[in-house]
Amino acid sequence: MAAPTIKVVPSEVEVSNELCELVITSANASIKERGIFTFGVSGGSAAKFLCNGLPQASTDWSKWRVFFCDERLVPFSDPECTYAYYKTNLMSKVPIAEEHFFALNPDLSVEDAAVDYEKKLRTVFPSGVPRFDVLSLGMGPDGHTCSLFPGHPLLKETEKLCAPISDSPKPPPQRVTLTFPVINNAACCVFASCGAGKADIVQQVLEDESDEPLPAARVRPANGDVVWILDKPAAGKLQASL
Ligand SMILES: O=C1O[C@H](COP(=O)(O)O)[C@@H](O)[C@H](O)[C@H]1O
Repeated sequence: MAAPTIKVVPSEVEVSNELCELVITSANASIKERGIFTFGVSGGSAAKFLCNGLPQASTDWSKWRVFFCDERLVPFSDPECTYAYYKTNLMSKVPIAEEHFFALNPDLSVEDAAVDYEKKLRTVFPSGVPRFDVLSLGMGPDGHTCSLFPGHPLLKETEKLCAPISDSPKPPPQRVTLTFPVINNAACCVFASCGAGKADIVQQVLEDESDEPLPAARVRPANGDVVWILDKPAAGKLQASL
């Protein structure tokens, strides 16, 4: 298991540029090698970073298959809906087919929505544990990633590929998330974090060797890479950046 690669760049714009460049380079390499690019996207600031740069990508969008690392179980019309954000800020700007951007069904119960989403995953990854080419991850100020929160029993999930959560400490409470077996089977997990408000948690995740690691610190693909793209304020408390 390789140690995380940490890239520190001056500003948020450059974080977005680095992230998009990594994704596009990986997409075009995967498409060349295997004719498909499998990609997991997150909400929050990561969505903003991706939507700033991806619309300009030179790539074969028909080969992209995009899933959510996590999604909130809210109607498409709700401002908290991550799918709606991507629809407005990415899908409307690039020629990606709607059926290749896999939305959560908000009309189901959270348990059924997770089962349904796992079936959608199986249309692209028919067997075994899915191996995504890239998962674009965010990290909250408590160290959560996807909808995997500190101390939550879902950190120990080993059977499900997608799990429901109905007691998310960050609203909205109902969500569906990829689980660690899937996350840690990816070829590349890339975090992008900005701002001084993330400096403490970035330091904890990257430099603390706790017996009970925070969720973001548990992202360590067995046969893949972890990349952290940080702006200077977010990296401000890392020993390595001093
Ligand atoms: O609720 C969520 O939060 C995390 C972190 O968001 P950020 O805005 O602090 O970067 C995000 O990665 C996740 O997808 C989302 O559902």
